[in-house]
Amino acid sequence: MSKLRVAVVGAKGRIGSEAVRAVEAAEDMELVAALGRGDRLETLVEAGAQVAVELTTPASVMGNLDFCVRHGIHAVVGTTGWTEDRLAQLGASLDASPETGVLIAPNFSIGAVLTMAFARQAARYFESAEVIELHHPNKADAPSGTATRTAQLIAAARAEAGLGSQPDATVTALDGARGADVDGVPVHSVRLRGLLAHQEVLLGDEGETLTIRHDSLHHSSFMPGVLLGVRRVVTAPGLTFGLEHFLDLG
Ligand SMILES: NC(=O)C1=CN([C@@H]2O[C@H](COP(=O)(O)OP(=O)(O)OC[C@H]3O[C@@H](n4cnc5c(N)ncnc54)[C@H](O)[C@@H]3O)[C@@H](O)[C@H]2O)C=CC1
Ligand SMILES: O=C(O)C1=N[C@H](C(=O)O)C[C@H](O)C1
Repeated sequence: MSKLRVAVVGAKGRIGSEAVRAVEAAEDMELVAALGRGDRLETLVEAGAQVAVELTTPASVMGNLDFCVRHGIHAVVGTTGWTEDRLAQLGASLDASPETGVLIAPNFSIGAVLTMAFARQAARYFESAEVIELHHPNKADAPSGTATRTAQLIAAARAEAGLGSQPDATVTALDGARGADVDGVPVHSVRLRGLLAHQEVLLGDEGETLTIRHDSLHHSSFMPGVLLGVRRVVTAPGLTFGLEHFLDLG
């Protein structure tokens, strides 16, 4: 069986360098290119890459994906910064290249994907819901892509269940004290030396609370998801948002 020809873009970064090692170690894959900042994207075509793993920055990701999609190279994307506008722009380029697949995974770790699924499931039963994400201090953006997605899923589940706005009588607060508002769900961001990537979803109702917590302790936690994404994206044309679509979550 021929091996999947895989490139990593952002290959010198924290997660990119881990992805390079994971692809090199995968028996069914061949690492054909490892691009850093300033490297020519044409290398992807010259190397015959079938799938590009995109792990760069919100400022770089759109240009890199535009190139991949125009050249029929499937992409597995972990980079954050996804807005409705950006998704629409990517959707338009995919319409012009209908056989190409792009997976955007706000989080590649199975525990984080399950946290999102559990939070979505639980949200309808609780009056209150808040998200706390905690990351290493070198992280460029806040809130994390995972926390934003989690809050959006909670908000959608609350709306579907007919829940209104959350109880909150606080009238005086220092700017930022109640976190960022993501579709009505407060999201709080902590940046702390010693941490990697962590999240708590707090749910509360009369007389009880439920806390769902996930901890990524090493970048290796993201690698099974990256490799699964690479294997699956080649047979999934169009845009897939969230690794859960490639997992049988029951
Ligand atoms: N979805 C997931 O499970 C995960 C997503 N991430 C996300 O991945 C992204 C990268 O995170 P880190 O590795 O921690 O950041 P990092 O700053 O360590 O790495 C980013 C790398 O991309 C390079 N880069 C920037 N523009 C480039 C371009 N145009 N072409 C090639 N390389 C380019 C930078 O020079 C740097 O080496 C962030 O958006 C982060 O939030 C990080 C971990 C897990
Ligand atoms: O920058 C990181 O480190 C991470 N970024 C992703 C995010 O913003 O959700 C995924 C994970 O939390 C690690």
